[in-house]
Amino acid sequence: MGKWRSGLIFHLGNPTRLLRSPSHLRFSRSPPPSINSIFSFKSFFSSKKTTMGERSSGGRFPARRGQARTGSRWVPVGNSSIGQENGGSVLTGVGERNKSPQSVTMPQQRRVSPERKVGDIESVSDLRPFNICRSGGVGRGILKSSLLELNREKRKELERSTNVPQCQNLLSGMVLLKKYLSHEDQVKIVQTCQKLGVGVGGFYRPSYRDGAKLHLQMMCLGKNWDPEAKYVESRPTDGAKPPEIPEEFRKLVKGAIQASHDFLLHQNKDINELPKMSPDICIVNFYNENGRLGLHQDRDESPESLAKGLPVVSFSVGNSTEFLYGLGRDVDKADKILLESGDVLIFGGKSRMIFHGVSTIQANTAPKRLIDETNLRPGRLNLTFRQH
Ligand SMILES: O=C(O)CCC(=O)C(=O)O
Ligand SMILES: [Fe+2]
Repeated sequence: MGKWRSGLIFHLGNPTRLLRSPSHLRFSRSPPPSINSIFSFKSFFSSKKTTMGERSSGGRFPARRGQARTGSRWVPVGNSSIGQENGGSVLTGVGERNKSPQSVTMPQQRRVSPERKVGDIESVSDLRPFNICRSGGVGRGILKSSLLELNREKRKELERSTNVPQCQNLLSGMVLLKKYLSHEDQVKIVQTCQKLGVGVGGFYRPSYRDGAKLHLQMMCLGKNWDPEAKYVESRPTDGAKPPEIPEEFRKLVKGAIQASHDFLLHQNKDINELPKMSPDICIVNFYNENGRLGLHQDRDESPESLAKGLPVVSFSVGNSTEFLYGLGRDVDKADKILLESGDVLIFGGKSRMIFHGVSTIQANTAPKRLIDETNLRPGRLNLTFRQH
């Protein structure tokens, strides 16, 4: 670890978590915003000392101003200050998961107990549908690529597949499957996420906020995750149970684990380095082109799941990203790989607690055909599957 791996290799991509520690700030291309500007929306968690070691929830559930979602409709709620800036907040976001235990005293905020009632939405900071496709979303605005473009894309895909390794065993228990997801799989993933987010209810979560701009949307499938409650059965924002993980997604996860085992066997490695798992949680993140996620560990799953090293399986779709991973939080010592659309990264076994993060999203790198067929907005979609 600690050294860059050479260029052409793989890519993985992922969501962006909070940028609070100096190492997180190092990801920024422009000067990072102050904590107040990052978290200037009203959070539904209390102030109190928030440890960097938590994924804090502060902007995880941004609400439409003055509106809340009940059932399938957005309705006005009494407290018009929802979503407005209050000069400070919680912070955090995925990137903030499990940071070091330094404490930061956050400005006074209102806490909402985990027992809050359905519809108790005035406590939510900002809540919007998860919307990753350009106007029209699923089923509209599909453009047909010209034959010439399709051939060019196919040629590029072929070049990539002959030039780069298809699989890589990065560390014990950590495998990268290059281009594992087919074009059709990726289209399905985008369309399904869009449908679930808009139709069933997803949430816009700023884990990183640059002035008024939000760079990360998130929704959960299976169970809801938030930094304080960790995993819960229903969304605190509207009391609804998150949608189940679609069967097609589960099949893709199963296939990816099997492909990793086949690869390990082929390399004369022990497949027990990478245990099997059956996902009951999926965190779906969409990074826009300014999105990033600080180095963190995923450790909110059950102690049994972590002890067994049940893997996190991560799908990347859309723009490529520079993905960092390492044994600690030090960005300078982290290894770096490129995650491209269709790549699957798996980390379990001895690598289950690896620190990882997303430093940059590379603009205009998503396959054109995917954008044409899905209307995916510029950015990167990442799905991480876990077993609680
Ligand atoms: O976007 C990615 O590749 C990583 C996402 C991630 O680490 C997470 O959701 O915990
Ligand atoms: Fe993570």
